[in-house]
Amino acid sequence: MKQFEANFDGLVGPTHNYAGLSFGNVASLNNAAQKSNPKAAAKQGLKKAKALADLGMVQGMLAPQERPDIYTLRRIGFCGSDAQVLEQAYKQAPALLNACCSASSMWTANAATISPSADTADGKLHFTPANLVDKLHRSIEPETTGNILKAIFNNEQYFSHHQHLPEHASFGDEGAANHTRLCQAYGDKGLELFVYGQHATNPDAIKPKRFPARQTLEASQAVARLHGLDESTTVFMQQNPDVIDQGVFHNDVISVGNQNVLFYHEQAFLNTESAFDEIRRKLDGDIHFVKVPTAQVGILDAVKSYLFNTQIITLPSGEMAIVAPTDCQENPAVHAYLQELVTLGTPIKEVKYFDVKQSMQNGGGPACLRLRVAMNEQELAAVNQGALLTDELFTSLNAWVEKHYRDELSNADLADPQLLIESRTALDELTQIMKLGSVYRFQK
Ligand SMILES: N=C(N)NCCC[C@H](NC(=O)CCC(=O)O)C(=O)O
Repeated sequence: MKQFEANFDGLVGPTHNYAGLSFGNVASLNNAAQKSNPKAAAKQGLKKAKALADLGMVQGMLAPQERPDIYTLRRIGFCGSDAQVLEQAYKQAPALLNACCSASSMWTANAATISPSADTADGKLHFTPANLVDKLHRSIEPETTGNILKAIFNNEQYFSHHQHLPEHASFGDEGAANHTRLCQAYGDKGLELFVYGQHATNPDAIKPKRFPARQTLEASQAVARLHGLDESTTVFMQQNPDVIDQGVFHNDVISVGNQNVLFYHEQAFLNTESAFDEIRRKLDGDIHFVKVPTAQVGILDAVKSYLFNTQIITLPSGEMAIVAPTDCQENPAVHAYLQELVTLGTPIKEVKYFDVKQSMQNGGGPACLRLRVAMNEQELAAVNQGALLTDELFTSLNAWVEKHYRDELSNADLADPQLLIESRTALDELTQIMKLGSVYRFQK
């Protein structure tokens, strides 16, 4: 049976804006209060997704969330009509309004952790939405994320959906951004590598001093238990706290894997050698650890360019390509490294650049924008086909963006009641285009 890895990209929502909401994420803080362009952001994302589909990759889309989140604003005491709720929040607590307007669900690497059927005890594909408790604006995503995933992977014979982990800092979970699956062929039993930032229950354990470690070991272990993963093919590894303190807020900002390749920065992890030995022991067959030395690319350049927030994909020819943001081309050290990388004799033979600057300005590169789902043919056939990116869906989604999205959004615009109406109208139409049914609260 044919096996492959599909990418489900997050469609950028109509309220995409820069609000400086993510302490520890340098781009988010540096671009706070810039004007955004939601229309350009959505089109950039769609263009990248379509290019991968055109390369022969299986490509899906995940719908954005309903924002402004009027329900959360009401839950924290704002009342009256929807317009009054927005106005009061804007006047009394603008930071809370910003949190309830973020289009952050576009970064679907944080939507969930996924274990393919070859790895799990019951032979089903498992999904656990990430609780994203470290950031207020992201902590309001998991319920709708779960609804969207259930609407797309809607077949109990193949797919098992779990509730997100308890909403407490002990279980801080950032989904696939802190999880990599290594394997030989996609359909083989793989090794699931969880990279955490701190131990929640051991106050003496080493952790970052300046910025938060969003993922805990306890959360990673809980996800591994829920998914029925085998201890003999699971590895937990700690991220280097010093790099978290330099802006590496997720592991996918400093390493990325695909099949039997782990591309990583020299300073990415703690106790690298012992963890790599464990990986060698637990993964059948060869493994290529492709190390980027600090002497060639420093941490600041890696964070600025998002060299590691790239997607490594296996093309239908069997060769691997690296999908990088154009920011990597613009950074001399990183560009020089990438030119050399394809000559080093690793499985990575090609670099493809994409402009995703609207997302990059909030700290989201190509890899943040996608959720990977390794599947076989039968499982793919069981997926809601309305979510798969065909030529037709691409055309419809571009026309939908053109019709509903603004080309400029400032912080003050977030209180505009018309933006709420526009967003709901757009999302209602989107659920029809993608055949999702009623996944949003305003539709219930
Ligand atoms: N690395 C991965 N997988 N994802 C990137 C997520 C970026 C996101 N930025 C934001 O949420 C910024 C929102 C703002 O400031 O307006 C975050 O920090 O959670």
